[in-house]
Amino acid sequence: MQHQMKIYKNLEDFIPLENAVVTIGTFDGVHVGHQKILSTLKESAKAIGGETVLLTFFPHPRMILHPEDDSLRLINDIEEKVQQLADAGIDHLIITPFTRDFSNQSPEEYIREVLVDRIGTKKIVIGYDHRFGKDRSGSLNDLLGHAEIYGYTVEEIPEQDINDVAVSSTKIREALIKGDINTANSYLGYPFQLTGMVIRGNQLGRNIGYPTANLQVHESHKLIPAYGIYAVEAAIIEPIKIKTGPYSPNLPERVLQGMGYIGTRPTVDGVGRSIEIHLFDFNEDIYGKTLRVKFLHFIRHDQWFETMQELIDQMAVDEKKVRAFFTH
Ligand SMILES: Cc1cc2nc3c(=O)[nH]c(=O)nc-3n(C[C@H](O)[C@H](O)[C@H](O)COP(=O)(O)O)c2cc1C
Ligand SMILES: Nc1ncnc2c1ncn2[C@@H]1O[C@H](COP(=O)(O)OP(=O)(O)O)[C@@H](O)[C@H]1O
Repeated sequence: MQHQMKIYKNLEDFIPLENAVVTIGTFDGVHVGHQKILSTLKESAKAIGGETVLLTFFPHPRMILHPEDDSLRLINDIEEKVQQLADAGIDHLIITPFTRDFSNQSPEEYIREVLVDRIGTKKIVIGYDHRFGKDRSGSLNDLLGHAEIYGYTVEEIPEQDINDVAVSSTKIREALIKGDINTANSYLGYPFQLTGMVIRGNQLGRNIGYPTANLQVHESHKLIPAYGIYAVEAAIIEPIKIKTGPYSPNLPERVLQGMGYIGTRPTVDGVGRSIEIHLFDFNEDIYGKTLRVKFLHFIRHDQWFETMQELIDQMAVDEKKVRAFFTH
């Protein structure tokens, strides 16, 4: 039988396990560095016949603790993250709202009430620099200090692995900002994605022979790659409802190829940012649908053209390049 992950929208929804092997974190991107940690977690669980639990927070703690700071940019949204954690083979995913109350627990309260009583932690797999509890005052030492009385063990993730995670996250962000999709994707271990709803534009696309689905990205704090044209794969998906219960990934029936545009449309008006997808060999009304777009290859930067005709000619060149990318 295929592995199935269970989701808990709240800590209160969780029924303590006999043998929980737990890690905690944001895991933004669920990239190769995270994936390595997750495989350690799985091995640990296997060794003691336990089940893996990942405790994560949504919205991101920084948004609650520093609402004035709007600079946070996420590599994946919560729906994408859920899918990737399911793919990574996690048994139980707890997505708990990071409220002020939650963040005000003392380290000891958090260990006792959350990790031990609520989750049933027998083993905790955690980075040397992990902080928790009020004012981030709890550390690995607190976890170690309470291990015996509460009957769990602690496995420290090597510093090198924690550094690899940080390096990968930084490299992914830098690469995406430059439009270097190949580098970003190799650190991610899967193609970077944007998920959003198809909204109406000014209906110009169809008249120039290139209808484009305009994407309103679900996550307002999502990191958007460099302006430019990309080879993409897109799928129409059912918007995922994150709710307590078994997670069933929605596997799209059709994967469509196409070209993605991110830019200000300098040739048209040059104001605001548009994310548009022209799908090849496709002609359906998909307004209001949810599109998941995978970015595979960078083609060129956004450009201003003197006339609309020059832009159309360039789009034909782009199409040739993108189609060639898919056939080679
Ligand atoms: C492959 C592709 C490349 C594009 N390149 C440019 C560009 O270099 N400069 C620009 O101003 N707009 C560019 N656009 C955006 C078009 O201006 C836009 O798709 C067109 O105005 C239709 O907009 P609409 O879907 O809102 O009707 C590009 C769009 C696509 C799909
Ligand atoms: N090949 C295609 N690629 C993208 N969208 C298409 C395609 N064929 C039809 N459509 C539909 O047409 C819309 C885009 O047409 P367009 O004239 O560019 O209008 P808008 O400015 O509202 O995006 C899409 O949102 C979608 O519903």
